[in-house]
Amino acid sequence: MSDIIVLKCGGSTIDELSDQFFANIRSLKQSGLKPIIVHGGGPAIKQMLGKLQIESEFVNGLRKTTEPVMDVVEMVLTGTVNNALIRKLNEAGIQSVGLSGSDYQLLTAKPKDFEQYGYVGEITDVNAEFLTQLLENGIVPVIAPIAIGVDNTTRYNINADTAAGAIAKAMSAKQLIFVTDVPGIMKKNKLIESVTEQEITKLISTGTIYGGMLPKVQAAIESLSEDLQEAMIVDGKHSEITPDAKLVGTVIKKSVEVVQ
Ligand SMILES: Nc1ncnc2c1ncn2[C@@H]1O[C@H](COP(=O)(O)OP(=O)(O)O)[C@@H](O)[C@H]1O
Ligand SMILES: CC(=O)N[C@@H](CCC(=O)OP(=O)(O)O)C(=O)O
Repeated sequence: MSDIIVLKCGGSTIDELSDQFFANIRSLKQSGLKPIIVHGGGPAIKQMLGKLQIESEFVNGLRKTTEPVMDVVEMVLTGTVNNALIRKLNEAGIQSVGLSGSDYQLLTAKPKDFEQYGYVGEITDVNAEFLTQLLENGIVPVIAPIAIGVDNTTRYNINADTAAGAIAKAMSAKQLIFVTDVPGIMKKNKLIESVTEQEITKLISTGTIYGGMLPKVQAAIESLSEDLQEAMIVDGKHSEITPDAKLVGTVIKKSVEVVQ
């Protein structure tokens, strides 16, 4: 089993992550784990689009991405958000490198459905070899969820949860943690501590899971494999992601198949 742990830091919580959060990443590294950070930045994108008076809308939880929206998404994610995270990691003494998924064909994508979503991509490939090289050199990759088309020119906007799930799968990670602004999946104000794919389908159909939680659970389910038996959703402000911590949040597991 690999020592790779993928942490997805949601834009909802990035600005509020404590110094302790970054110190904890250092202790993950010191314990021999190899963290990869994938970040979002939805609120920062929204703010910049507002300033520039560029319209955008969400379709099924994904930002419909026109060319001007793509310019802003790329600028905010690879510029503002990625650099801010790298500075925090550097301050905590963690060697890290900020990357756009379009660097070195880290994430390759094709259009999801151009008519419906514009430049929203569906990941077709992850450059696992390049990420492995970074990890082997003790470097923490910090990845903005932008992908490049096979034409090496077209940029795609990828939901950060989806990107984190695809990276965790391609790297055979042993842990995938979505760090967000809620304690996990909530139902009637109570935390659901553990959930299976089957139960998730139900929670979506009853409207308990909606909006920004949708890509998280979908990415979690798609990433589960022999290597990655479960994914976790935790609150960024109150979670201590340390090597031996028993995390509080929602664990997402594969449905157990009942043999008749
Ligand atoms: N059942 C649920 N439990 C908790 N949060 C939910 C649920 N369904 C939808 N959400 C929404 O999902 C949000 C988290 O997703 P999002 O805002 O995209 O965060 P991030 O930027 O961390 O990806 C929560 O703030 C909440 O509004
Ligand atoms: C296609 C799509 O929706 N892309 C997202 C990318 C950022 C993201 O996912 O940020 P959070 O993790 O903070 O939600 C967007 O444009 O907002």
